[in-house]
Amino acid sequence: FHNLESYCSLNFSSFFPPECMISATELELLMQNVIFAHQETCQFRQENLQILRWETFSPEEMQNFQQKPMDQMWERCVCHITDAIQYIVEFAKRLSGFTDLNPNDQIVLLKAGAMELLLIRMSRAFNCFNNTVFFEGKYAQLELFHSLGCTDLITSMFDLCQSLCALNLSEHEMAFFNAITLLNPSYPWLQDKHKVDTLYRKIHFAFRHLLRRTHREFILMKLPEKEKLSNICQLHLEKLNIFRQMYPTIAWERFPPLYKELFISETENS
Ligand SMILES: N#Cc1cc2c(cc1C(F)(C(F)(F)F)C(F)(F)F)CC[C@H]1N(C(=O)[C@H]3CC[C@H](C(=O)O)CC3)CC[C@@]21S(=O)(=O)c1ccc(F)cc1
Repeated sequence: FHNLESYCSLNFSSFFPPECMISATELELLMQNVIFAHQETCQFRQENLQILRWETFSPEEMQNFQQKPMDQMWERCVCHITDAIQYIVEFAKRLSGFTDLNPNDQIVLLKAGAMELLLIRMSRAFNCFNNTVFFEGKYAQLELFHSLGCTDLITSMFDLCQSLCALNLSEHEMAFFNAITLLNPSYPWLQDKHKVDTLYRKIHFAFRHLLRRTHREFILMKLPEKEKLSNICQLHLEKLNIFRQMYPTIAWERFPPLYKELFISETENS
């Protein structure tokens, strides 16, 4: 009856133009693909983050971080963000259909979406009860990052994590939210927008199917809006530029190539 049920509860024609009709079996396979792509490419397992969630840094350890020079703290965080982004790239590559997209479009989607997916994944490593985030083995308060000199950016990241935690997203919902955030067909530089849009619609349809099955459709209206994520990403680029003006050679000499490729525009690279 499972197939029959999924046929009955799905009104294909209203949502799908012919080219992206999918069968109930294909729908199940697509759902599994998105969920496995997420589960296999998270840097930290949910259960380990849970076990450690009350392990916070001592005041001495906090002070030790706060007294690090700005460039040293930035360099450490940039290394963490670069590691985390490699997992995001792996997530994208495992999403069925992503590697079939135009190679240029794959880069455009990752350049635009990597930081957004990172912020969504960061909420998995966030303890909303004491406003701490997993960092270098324990959970850290916002103040620990003082020496980065971008407390407004970090505050908005923590606020985003709080709003995501309030939704109590399951790993499955997190997987789909990341997939639809990555496959955003409205990016201006896409060469084959239609192909991205078709894949986006299929995955969004599968997401709604999952939410319908679990009676969680309401979260669709409560997920953070696109501009909230992109505002934080914009602020990140501003803070990065300020840092680079203060330490012009660091970004060149000590930032990993992947970070530079994603966040430092080509014009400056030339
Ligand atoms: N350099 C850095 C930088 C690095 C990171 C973030 C932000 C910045 C900047 F916002 C900065 F520095 F200003 F705060 C920056 F630079 F981007 F602007 C947010 C995502 C974080 N992050 C994670 O939360 C991962 C995401 C994936 C997840 C998983 O897959 O399981 C594990 C946890 C990876 C990099 C990391 S971090 O851990 O260095 C970190 C840094 C500051 C902070 F307040 C909390 C965390």
